Amino acid sequence: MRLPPAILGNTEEVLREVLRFAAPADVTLSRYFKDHPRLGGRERGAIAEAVYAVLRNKSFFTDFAGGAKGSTMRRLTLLGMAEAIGFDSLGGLTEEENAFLARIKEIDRNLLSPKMRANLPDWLFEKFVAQFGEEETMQLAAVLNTPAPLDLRVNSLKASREDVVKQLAEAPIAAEPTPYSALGLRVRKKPALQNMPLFKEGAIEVQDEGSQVLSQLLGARRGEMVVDFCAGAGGKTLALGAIMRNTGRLYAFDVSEKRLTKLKPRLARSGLSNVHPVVIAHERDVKIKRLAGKIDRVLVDAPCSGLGTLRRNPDVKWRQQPQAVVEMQEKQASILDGAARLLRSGGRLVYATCSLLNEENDVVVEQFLETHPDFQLVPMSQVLAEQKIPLEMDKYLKLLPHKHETDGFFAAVLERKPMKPAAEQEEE
Ligand SMILES: C[S@@+](CC[C@H](N)C(=O)[O-])C[C@H]1O[C@@H](n2cnc3c(N)ncnc32)[C@H](O)[C@@H]1O
Repeated sequence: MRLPPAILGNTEEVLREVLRFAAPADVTLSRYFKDHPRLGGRERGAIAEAVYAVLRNKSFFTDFAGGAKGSTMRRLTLLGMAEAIGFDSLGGLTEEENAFLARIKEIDRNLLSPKMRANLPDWLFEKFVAQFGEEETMQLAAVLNTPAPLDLRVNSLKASREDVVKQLAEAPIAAEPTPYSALGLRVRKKPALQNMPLFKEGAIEVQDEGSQVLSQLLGARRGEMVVDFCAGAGGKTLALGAIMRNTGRLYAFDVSEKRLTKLKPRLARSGLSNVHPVVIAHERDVKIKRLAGKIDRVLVDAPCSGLGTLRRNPDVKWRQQPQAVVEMQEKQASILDGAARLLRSGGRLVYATCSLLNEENDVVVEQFLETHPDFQLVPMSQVLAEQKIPLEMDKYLKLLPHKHETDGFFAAVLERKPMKPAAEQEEE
């Protein structure tokens, strides 16, 4: 595909803005497109892909774009666009620019240093190497630096996975069943789903397979009282509501009214009427206290560094700082403590993040168990067997992009120990 050379100017303009890292890349891109309504769908797609390519390859590209005569930003733009749409699809370049791209094309990237090839900031590369070892870090980084496929979740209240595959095929959109979520479908291209009847009628939602699995781990049943503590725009709330077959009561808590507002149209499409969105001020809000000890299941999809979602949000690795991870860990512990108070004895909680770092995952859970003797860990192997999810795990769920083709996710299942009968307590 040949694109008008003018879009290189647009790409450079928005790239400069994105690389200031003052806002998430998708927000900056949406704002730019809103301000430039003349750009068509094809151009917007290419600009966005070029910007994301620069974010994914920033270490390597910055090294090669610097030093030479002329603008570094222009050369970064050329590298991003060449990566996104192919070296041969770029028209209107100077001889010097063509020569620059030809030189880059010849580079064998396997010969670069591991850190440069991983395209991660130093602190993160070091953390990953300490946690996974260098060989696995390289496999992980390679996959984190590629775009994610599009995963869909079928709303079982409205359709079966087979129905949806057939209807998508008519579009024609090829979709394959995901291996771990029985309601998931994977689409390799990025079709515009928003206008499809399947989407408008609530039969499908866009959701990474890993997120679908997290919702299933909670084991919510018909008629139960369930809380989605950090519901956000409700991706997992919708999945939980369908698992509960639209019965019982499902509270969707969040501190962000804006995010919960985004849940409303999704709820309307989904056909769910058991969901009750509640804005809370913080994890100790009185609204939560009123429900203490009464809830059967709680999902804590905690705010986190988001480092498991780099395939979709490659800017996160450059925007995130080690100090923020430390602060995040404190917040996570506080939210987990607040949410745990909701559970009745014998009730279960899933603590989950989309982070790959132990500090936000195992460490938070282990500290919680040390300070909450009335809770016990339910091994993930047991939970996966109960939910018939074909994954091999030990204590925790650890989904890894290079192994499971999902975003990076962590989950642990915690149970409030069942209360002993009064007679037994007296004997002790
Ligand atoms: C990982 S996101 C949730 C994503 C959502 N569960 C989904 O599946 O789409 C974390 C959410 O936690 C919310 N949050 C942050 N601090 C919180 C707190 N103290 N109590 C409850 N929610 C909080 C954020 O507003 C954010 O929406």
